[in-house]
Amino acid sequence: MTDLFKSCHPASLALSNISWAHSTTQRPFLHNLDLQIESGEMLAVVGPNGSGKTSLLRCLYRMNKPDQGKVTLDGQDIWSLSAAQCAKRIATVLQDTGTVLGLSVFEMVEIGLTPNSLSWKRTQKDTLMVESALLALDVLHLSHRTFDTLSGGEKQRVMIARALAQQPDVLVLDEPTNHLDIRHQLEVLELLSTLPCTIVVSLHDLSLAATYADRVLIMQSGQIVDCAPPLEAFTQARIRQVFSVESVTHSQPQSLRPSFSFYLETTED
Ligand SMILES: Nc1ncnc2c1ncn2[C@@H]1O[C@H](COP(=O)(O)OP(=O)(O)OP(=O)(O)O)[C@@H](O)[C@H]1O
Repeated sequence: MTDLFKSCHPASLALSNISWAHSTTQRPFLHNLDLQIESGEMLAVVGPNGSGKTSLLRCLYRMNKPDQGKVTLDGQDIWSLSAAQCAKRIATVLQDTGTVLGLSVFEMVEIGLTPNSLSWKRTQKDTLMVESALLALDVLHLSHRTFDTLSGGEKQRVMIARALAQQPDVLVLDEPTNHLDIRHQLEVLELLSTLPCTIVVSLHDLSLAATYADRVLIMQSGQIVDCAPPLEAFTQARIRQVFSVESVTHSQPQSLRPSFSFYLETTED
């Protein structure tokens, strides 16, 4: 794993007063957002459905162009970089992989090398990089399978392997634990938390966010309502305000990080 990431240089990201509107509407959905993400930090983005997690992530990896304000990577405006320059430094794992027409798992991950090193001829180093990434995600045994024939969880792990093979300075993942069984959810987040790059990951599971993230960013209606270490951010009052549920906080025996169970408030007749 150390070898796999030896060419990473964790980068900082910042949003300065950004606003962004959907192309179909005039009104900004993300409104005057400010955020500083430190290099090497693992930031979890949480919030209810439709709160703007994906919209925010898309601003970070140069997909949504802000109508106002700036997104900077190590101080440089990402819109002053070309898409290819950006792809060399920021890797993404997105929600929809689509169909990829006959590529093998190995070939899918090999695509991750493209921004950096893959030339017309595969080198031994390229092969090693792809195999290390596949091994790290526990999918090396699927190398020769056709990607389209994999299960949802297997596909997801292959897409994460592809992003690792890219050796990014920043890794942005949109709900990467979807489709994964419990053990693989934990393994993937454990792995992400050890990577020598900056990680921004959206998650629906608040306990996973609290266990692995350095800070959690809580979104509601296109606004950042808090961005703080998990114990500070996940108060019962905040969870009630943002998610409209009651919660009980437990302390995990090993990490002493919080984990949660939830219930709906019952109303008396
Ligand atoms: N083209 C569009 N025009 C208008 N509204 C849109 C458009 N695309 C998305 N939206 C709305 O923007 C809001 C934010 O969407 P976004 O995908 O960022 O939320 P999210 O927090 O990632 O949601 P989820 O948890 O469901 O994945 C949603 O209410 C969505 O319906």
